[in-house]
Amino acid sequence: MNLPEAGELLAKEAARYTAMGWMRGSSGNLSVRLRDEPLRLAVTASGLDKGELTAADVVEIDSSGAAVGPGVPSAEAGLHARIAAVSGARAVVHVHVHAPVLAAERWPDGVQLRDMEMLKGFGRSAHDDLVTIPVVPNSQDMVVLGDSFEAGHRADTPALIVARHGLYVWGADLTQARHRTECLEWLLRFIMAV
Ligand SMILES: CSCCC(=O)C(=O)COP(=O)(O)O
Ligand SMILES: [Zn+2]
Repeated sequence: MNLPEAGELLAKEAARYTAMGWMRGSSGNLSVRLRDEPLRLAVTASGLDKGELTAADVVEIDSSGAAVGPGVPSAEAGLHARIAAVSGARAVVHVHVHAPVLAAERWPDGVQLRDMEMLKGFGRSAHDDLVTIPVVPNSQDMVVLGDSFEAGHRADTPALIVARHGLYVWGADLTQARHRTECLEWLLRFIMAV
């Protein structure tokens, strides 16, 4: 995939999340992998209304999250790059939804999910697994956040809650990452309600 193609996909996907109320204000950011060696991602540009992005509102970044082309990448580009490098993900989604942040307040050591059909949509079995979604403290330093993510990373759990901030979910492409995000948000809303 080249940068303009990635820009089209990211703008369309960001508009969809915004319509769901998951990218309020200028919150949230998305990335897709452009190249494996060396790692290159296309990430949404920083500070924009994510419901109004155009294909040009993306920035190519390297494995540290630094821009390798024009534009200002998301302030969280470094965490996208770290997640992609460690997990092998080809798409990373970051949304500011309420349920994960509330769940992290209640369970700061990790949010446990089990016996729920929707776990299948998150890539896990419905009844045999105990799934723990890692929670890490927020930081403005993406290396600190990346280290916290990597310390708790499990290949079968493609999500991370950043306390008092938001949710990261990843997958093989933007569609899989969105499906996982939608299912996980549903699960987290459920456990906060029961
Ligand atoms: C009001 S959102 C604060 C920044 C943030 O957490 C976010 O997700 C958006 O940052 P970006 O630099 O990607 O626009
Ligand atoms: Zn954020």
